[in-house]
Amino acid sequence: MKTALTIAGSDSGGGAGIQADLKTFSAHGVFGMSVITAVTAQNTKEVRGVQNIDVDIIRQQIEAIYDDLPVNAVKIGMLSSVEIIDTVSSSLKERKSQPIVLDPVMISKSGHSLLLPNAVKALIEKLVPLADIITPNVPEAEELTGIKIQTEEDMVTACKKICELGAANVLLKGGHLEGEPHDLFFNGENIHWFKGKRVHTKNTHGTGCTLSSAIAANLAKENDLYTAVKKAKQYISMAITHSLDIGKGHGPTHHFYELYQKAGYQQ
Ligand SMILES: Nc1ncnc2c1ncn2[C@@H]1O[C@H](COP(=O)(O)OP(=O)(O)O)[C@@H](O)[C@H]1O
Ligand SMILES: Cc1ncc(COP(=O)(O)O)c(N)n1
Repeated sequence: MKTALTIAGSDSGGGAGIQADLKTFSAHGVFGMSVITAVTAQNTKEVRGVQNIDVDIIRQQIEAIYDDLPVNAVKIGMLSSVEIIDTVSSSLKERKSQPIVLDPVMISKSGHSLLLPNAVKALIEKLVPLADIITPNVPEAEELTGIKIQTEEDMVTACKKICELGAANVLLKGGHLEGEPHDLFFNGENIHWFKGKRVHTKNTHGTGCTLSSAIAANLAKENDLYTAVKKAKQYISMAITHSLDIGKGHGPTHHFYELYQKAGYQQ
């Protein structure tokens, strides 16, 4: 069985973070492992509190996994401080052999900051060069590049700038723009649009986490990067189509394997 590791924050509400990642791995038939970087007290409406995990135990979690278990792909999510970014980057650098998907989580859908403002520079310098692909949403790409993104042309300009920062590949997600949710893939040379159809729902908590961990799961299963993104886009479209109307805020995506089999999702 193939395996994937998520290095991210815990969402007590179960819709985003580590919980969404592990559900996504399972739905892909991939064995999931986790390194928890922060515990959030969170539900579909709000983030009430964040406790960062001590960097020593973050390092120990990574070492405990790599000293014993195979890791076929890694997904990185919420790393909120410079110290945590430094720790994860240096631990992974010693071990890197498998593909890394970086979701540069900055703000929750409910509007809470999940990355300290002074940590953006560390993320660019220490994590972007390690990653095989980075998956920012529009506000995150604006923060990384300083470019205001309002149109698809702006997305192309921002993607190119993110590659200049050292990213090998970029998937700039278009969910935050008006109109259909098209995502732009740029490999440093060519662009490709992964087109979506907007599902009119407020239940989009954890969509970015789900997409990035679906890419990691598909990479763990030895798909090439383009195919892994294509399948992940198919998966997230379905997970939003069947998202759950639970909680009073943004409900979570849906991860049940049988549902996807019925809908014809090709793993
Ligand atoms: N309402 C929607 N209907 C269909 N796909 C969507 C919708 N909202 C977002 N997506 C897709 O979900 C994925 C996550 O996108 P986005 O919401 O932009 O990121 P994030 O969750 O990081 O803010 C992208 O592939 C995006 O195109
Ligand atoms: C622990 C954690 N990681 C990531 C997100 C982002 O997800 P979203 O943008 O859907 O709120 C989150 N809310 N919580």
